Amino acid sequence: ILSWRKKTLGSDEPKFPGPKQYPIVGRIHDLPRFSMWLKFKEWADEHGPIYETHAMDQTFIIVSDEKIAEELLVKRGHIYSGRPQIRSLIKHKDGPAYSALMDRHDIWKYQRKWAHAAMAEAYKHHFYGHVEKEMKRYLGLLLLDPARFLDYTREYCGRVMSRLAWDDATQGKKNGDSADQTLHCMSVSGPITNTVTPLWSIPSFMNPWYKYEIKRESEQRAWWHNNYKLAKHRMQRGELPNDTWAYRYFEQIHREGKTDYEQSHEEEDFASCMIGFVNLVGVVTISGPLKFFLMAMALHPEWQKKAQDEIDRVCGDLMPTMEDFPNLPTVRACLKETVRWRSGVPLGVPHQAERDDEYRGVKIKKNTIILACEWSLNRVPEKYPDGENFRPERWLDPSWPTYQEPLTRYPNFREGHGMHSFGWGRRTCLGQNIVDDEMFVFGAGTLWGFNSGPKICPLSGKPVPIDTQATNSHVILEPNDFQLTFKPRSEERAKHILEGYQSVIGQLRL
Ligand code: HEM
Repeated sequence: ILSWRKKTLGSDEPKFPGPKQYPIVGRIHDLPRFSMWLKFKEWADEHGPIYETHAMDQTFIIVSDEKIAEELLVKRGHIYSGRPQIRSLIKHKDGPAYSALMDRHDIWKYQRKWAHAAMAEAYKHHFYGHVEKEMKRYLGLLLLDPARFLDYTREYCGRVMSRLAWDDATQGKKNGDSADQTLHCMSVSGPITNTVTPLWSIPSFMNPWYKYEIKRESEQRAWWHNNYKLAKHRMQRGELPNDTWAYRYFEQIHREGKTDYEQSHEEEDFASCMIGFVNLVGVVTISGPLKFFLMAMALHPEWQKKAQDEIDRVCGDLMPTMEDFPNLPTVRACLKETVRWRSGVPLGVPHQAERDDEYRGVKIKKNTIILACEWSLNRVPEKYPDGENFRPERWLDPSWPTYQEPLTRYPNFREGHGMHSFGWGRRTCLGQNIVDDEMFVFGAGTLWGFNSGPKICPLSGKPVPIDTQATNSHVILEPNDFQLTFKPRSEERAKHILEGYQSVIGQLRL
């Protein structure tokens, strides 16, 4: 208490504004574990675009202004690009398992550079048509069993990533489940040890959270390693397709002199974690926004209709592909608006100060956590008027501040306004290219094939209500389950969907 008094009351050093702090706990007692971003937005409205708060002995600086975030996290990226310790994960700052959560050291640099190059190469070929093939499968399943649209949506994302990683789309579902468990463990809404951190000090032999995490992580790594070894055996037999990330890695070690691909266990573990993690992070990051997109379309029939008219004009009876991208701005606007309206990463991913610094006359200590709160950034009224509502026209109509020309190019997820959704500076997201392709093909494809709407309750005859803010509150989140109906837009369209499904089914691993 004395040290707290000295630190907070006794000091006359300039400080950022912020909510009143209490001894020891700071402000942890009234920070909700679920939808924490709402509280951060509330405090931003009260204390301004940069404010300070504490939880136990950790200092947080919460930023809700793009310019300030850029000044700190981009221009001073050499200071603010560390990652904080997530209490219930083990040694994630060292690696090699989770590159997004490592500190900035050689392992992180190597993995980031490698993943960036692999992603860029795949993007040049628009992911070799795998996104469209998986979409044809998805539409077929949606036609046959529409009630399971949420499962199929996540599986679509998992299958695309597993195909690209190891040529094994059958791992897609497991990929989604594994990502979900990992995200649970790293979120404030997850194990209580992430908030009541001293509980983590319970000796390991009687610490249930520690035991759980050891088991979860070792199972996940064994699964990644197994997929890696299976891919390697196929490489050795000349059967692994050259459009996989595993192939790219094996070819590289072959060039470096490992002509028979022999590696030590540690070397294999390193590579399998690197490929496994990129593969894993690409599942719920996309499936969350896609589920919200389906929700938004069902709740906004006027936008559903506008986008469908556009698709019919451009694509007729052919399922949309990436070639239609320039001609479908309304579809892209609905997707872009979904990610603004219901962020998949509403708190942003925390950055940590790697050394002491000073900003606007205020001292910022090493290890301070900086959060650029995406939920608040998406509601800055000057940039996003009527921010609480779903308004795709903000990307299509020149009278809105976020409009950009030409519409054959904007809006998209790789450039232009709203790129703060993908983070900052040296830690910026590596997935923007695949997000752009995968979300576009999905959005255009579902609208091309189906009319959707809220489920009608058979007893009351009224739409079953949807809570658009109910989520699992993970760092990267998905909405809680909700119900929709999907009807093929015509018999003819249903026939085309089935034909598309049949045309790819022989080429997919099921
Ligand atoms: C709409 C979908 C997505 C959103 C909104 C998103 C957002 C983010 C954000 C906010 C960060 C943290 C950046 C920072 O710390 O400043 C991040 C990091 C990252 N993202 Fe994404 N992401 C998405 C999809 C993906 C996909 C599909 C992949 C991979 C296939 C991916 C791979 C990564 C990686 C590897 C990092 C860690 C970068 C690092 O720490 O060096 N993301 N993403």
